[in-house]
Amino acid sequence: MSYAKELLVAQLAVQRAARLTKQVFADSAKGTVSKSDASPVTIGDFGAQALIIAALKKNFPDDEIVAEEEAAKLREDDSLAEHVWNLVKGTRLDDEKAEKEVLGGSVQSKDEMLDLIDKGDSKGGRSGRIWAIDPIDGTKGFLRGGQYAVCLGLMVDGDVKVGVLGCPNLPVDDAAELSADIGNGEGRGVIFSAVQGEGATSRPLTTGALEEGKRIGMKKITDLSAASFCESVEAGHSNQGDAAQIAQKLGITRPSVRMDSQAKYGSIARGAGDIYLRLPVSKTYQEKIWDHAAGDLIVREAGGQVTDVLGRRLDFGHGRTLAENKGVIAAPAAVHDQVLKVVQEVLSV
Ligand SMILES: Nc1ncnc2c1ncn2[C@@H]1O[C@H](COP(=O)(O)O)[C@@H](O)[C@H]1OP(=O)(O)O
Ligand SMILES: [Mg+2]
Repeated sequence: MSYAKELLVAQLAVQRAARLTKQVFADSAKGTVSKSDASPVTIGDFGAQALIIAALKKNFPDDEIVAEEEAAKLREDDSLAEHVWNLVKGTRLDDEKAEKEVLGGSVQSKDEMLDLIDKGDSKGGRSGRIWAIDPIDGTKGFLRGGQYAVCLGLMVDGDVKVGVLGCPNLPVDDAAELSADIGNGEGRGVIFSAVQGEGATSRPLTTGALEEGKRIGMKKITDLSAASFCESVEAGHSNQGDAAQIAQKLGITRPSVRMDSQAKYGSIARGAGDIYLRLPVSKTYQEKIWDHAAGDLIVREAGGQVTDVLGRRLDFGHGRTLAENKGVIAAPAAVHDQVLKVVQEVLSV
């Protein structure tokens, strides 16, 4: 089974949505809709979700979609909806042909936009074709002016087949040192992609699918003490104390790099950093499939292994959440077992 069309549509949809998020990012208020929340939302989240779903519905009308946002807030507040609509109708690819022939052109009206946003309400599950969308992953990073990602994955019968991550604030250069710093914005914007069994690639976000991607691979490390870690900026998302103990037991001396969003998966997949740990803080939090689907495939296709802290593969067929998993360990396949063992010692699991 070839997923060439799915990959092309996914890359162009992410490229166009990322373009919308960049406009919001450039604004000093960052389009904030709700700030105090544990899960902040911006107008960019709604706009990017609408644009991605528009492209998917045009090309794959029967596929189901699991997406993070819903339009209820916009339906209650017309000036907010108008604001999002202005962004959505004004965002196109430079390539007119791709915009029209692949993505199916613009959304026709504000009402259509609201309906599209609400088409991301699938319950997920173990059968059929289901897309998972996080329009802005790492919203807290986005609001801080840091890293974020536009994320899209296709699952077929619960297995991730296509994954695309648009990271507007990561360096284009795959060889750049691991850092969450966005500098002055020059040379930034990369899109990572993978198709199951076909490897993982990166290319500049601005050229998207119009340019051949470059193969990426995880760093081949044999000595774990030389490894570098990346983890969440938010202490509430991953236990940084446990991570420090794990690093110490592995003999790692470099400080961990803290970065928001699935940009962490993309970074280690291209060998900028080696290990991504997400260690449960709360006993009750269930990870969401849209926060991991694309990253999981990209890392595995780049030569990595991804499991939870109990060593189980992430189960994307369970529904909208990874209810059957706890935490995430992403590392080069050759050393994953070693890392898992130490994680289990420290967490006593
Ligand atoms: N308690 C939690 N544990 C783990 N992840 C969380 C928790 N609360 C929120 N998140 C999610 O972590 C993701 C960002 O992760 P990272 O720290 O790697 O940037 C967001 O999608 C966020 O969801 P939400 O969008 O609902 O805020
Ligand atoms: Mg997210």
